[in-house]
This record gives sequence, structure tokens and C-alpha cells, in this order.
Amino acid sequence: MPPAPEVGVAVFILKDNKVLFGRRRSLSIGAHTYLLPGGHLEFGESFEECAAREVKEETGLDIKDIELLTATNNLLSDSVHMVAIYMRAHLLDPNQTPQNIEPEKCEGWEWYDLKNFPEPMFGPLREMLLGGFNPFPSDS
Ligand SMILES: Nc1nc2c([nH]c(=O)n2[C@H]2C[C@H](O)[C@@H](COP(=O)(O)OP(=O)(O)OP(=O)(O)O)O2)c(=O)[nH]1
Ligand SMILES: [Mg+2]
Repeated sequence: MPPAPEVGVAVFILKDNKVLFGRRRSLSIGAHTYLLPGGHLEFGESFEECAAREVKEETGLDIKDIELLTATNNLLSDSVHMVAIYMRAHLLDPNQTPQNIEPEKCEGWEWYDLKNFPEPMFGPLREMLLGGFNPFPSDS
């Protein structure tokens, strides 16, 4: 039997007109590419709870106004089928700055303008962004 699909939750944290990305170290999926903060959905968690937990664990940031945006469904390798749930959120305290809490996994977190997003971007995210996906609220 092939392994079951996994569920990942990733968060577009919006600050002014920028979004937070971090470049992944050589471990695991998406090695050396830029990803949003996020991780696997745990048993019984809501998407919002998972988003807040992963963002806190990886960046130390507290977020608010956590909302569902979209999902992707990708075969990332022969053995990994990932359903990724994309959320957006704002900083609870706009003056808070991200910390690199898992330096063994991530090179560091930076704010980027999506018109000029960093490369190499994680494949499924690059497809979304090149396709014009906009995580910002339409009234912003
Ligand atoms: N972090 C993150 N994961 C993403 C994104 N897009 C996407 O498909 N994923 C998928 C691939 C990842 O392997 C999967 C889970 O995230 P992760 O790899 O960061 O997992 P993690 O180690 O932080 O968390 P965990 O397994 O310890 O719960 O979600 C994204 O933009 N950011
Ligand atoms: Mg992660």
C-alpha cells in the first residue's frame, strides 16, 4: 500500500505589503528552497490552531486574524503526497520581529515583497505565485 497523503499547513504572514519566508536547510522536503512557516497538522487540530502553533514554534511570532486561503495537492516525491492548506494571518504585535528558533532547519526569516519573491522558491508555492496568487485581502 502506498503511504497516506499528508496534511501540511503553511502561513502567509502579512506585514505592510510583505510576506515572511525562510530558506530551508538540507533536511527533508524543499531543501534549500524558500518556504512559508508551517508544518504538519496534528491529530484533532484546527487549521487555525496548527497555523498559530507552527508559526510560534518556528519564528516566535504571535499571529491574529488567521484565515483559510487555499489548498494545493502535490506529489512531492515517489513517497510523499502532500495536501497543503494555505492560511493568512497578521502579527498580533506589529513591532514583533521573527526569530530563527530552529536554525538547524532554517537559514533565517525575512520579509519579502511578492513582486520580487526570493528564489529558489518551493515549487508548489512558485507555481501559485507565478500564477498571480495574492494572499492579501482585496481591500488592503
Ligand atoms: N513549512 C511549509 N510547508 C509547506 C509549504 N508548502 C507545502 O506544501 N508544505 C508542505 C511540505 C512540508 O513538508 C509540509 C510540512 O511542513 P514542514 O516540512 O515545515 O514540517 P515541520 O517539520 O515544520 O513540522 P512537523 O513535521 O514537525 O509537524 O507541508 C510551505 O510553504 N511551508
Ligand atoms: Mg516547518
